Amino acid sequence: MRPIENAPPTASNSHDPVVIGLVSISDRASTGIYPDQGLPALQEWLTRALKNPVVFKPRLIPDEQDTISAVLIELVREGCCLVLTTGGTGPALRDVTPEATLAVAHKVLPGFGEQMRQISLQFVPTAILSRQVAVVRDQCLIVNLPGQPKAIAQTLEGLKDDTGQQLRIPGIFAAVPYCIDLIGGPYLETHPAVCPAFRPQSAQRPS
Ligand SMILES: Nc1ncnc2c1ncn2[C@@H]1O[C@H](COP(=O)(O)OP(=O)(O)OP(=O)(O)O)[C@@H](O)[C@H]1O
Ligand SMILES: Nc1nc2c(c(=O)[nH]1)N[C@H]1C(S)=C(S)[C@@H](COP(=O)(O)O)O[C@H]1N2
Repeated sequence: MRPIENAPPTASNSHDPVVIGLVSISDRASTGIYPDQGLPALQEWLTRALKNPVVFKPRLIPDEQDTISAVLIELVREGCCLVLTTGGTGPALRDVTPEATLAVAHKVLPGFGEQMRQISLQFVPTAILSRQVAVVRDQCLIVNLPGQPKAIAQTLEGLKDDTGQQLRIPGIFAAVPYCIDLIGGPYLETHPAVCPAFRPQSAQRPS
């Protein structure tokens, strides 16, 4: 998958441009045993959720700790304010995404993993096996998501009823724009029907 500039016709100059890294970590998808569904699912959800024009930097790599850390460092150097990974967060011997992420962390944000597990437990009891972490490196937020492609939207968006109404637990993405404000990144704006962004009043830009 090549980097794709996503500037939908509705995105105006008033929205900050953003660069987002997408990392799909899968032994089998990276060697062609099955087609990768992680990168398309990440890109599709972010395109639906964000009003900003986005340049995506996609990477498909195997479950190798040093490779994962090196790719994360490279994406931060290339100016990403956000990097989302998918895959390799379980307890299997080859699952090392959290270790690779923590190895490049300047700060750890435990709330993201806690909330992801709360959300995922509403879908599958095995969510207790997930070890996702979120960290800050320089001016970039890095968040691990589960490997199941359908779990990407579930964790980012949270629980909704059949009419699309948000239920008890908001998705983790609700906290991402304000986190990126706090680390000095661009001002992310979301479509509220997909995922409202939570910011204190004092941090909100006049529309
Ligand atoms: N990139 C992907 N594309 C499509 N399906 C995936 C992908 N990653 C994971 N899955 C699916 O989600 C399941 C759980 O993901 P997990 O990250 O634990 O993968 P895995 O079992 O370690 O295998 P692999 O690393 O070879 O994808 C996988 O068994 C597979 O069915
Ligand atoms: N929303 C959601 N979260 C989920 C799952 C899922 O199917 N849906 N699978 C769980 C399972 S079975 C595992 S082992 C962990 C880690 O998955 P990973 O190794 O694919 O990252 O995520 C969990 N989180």
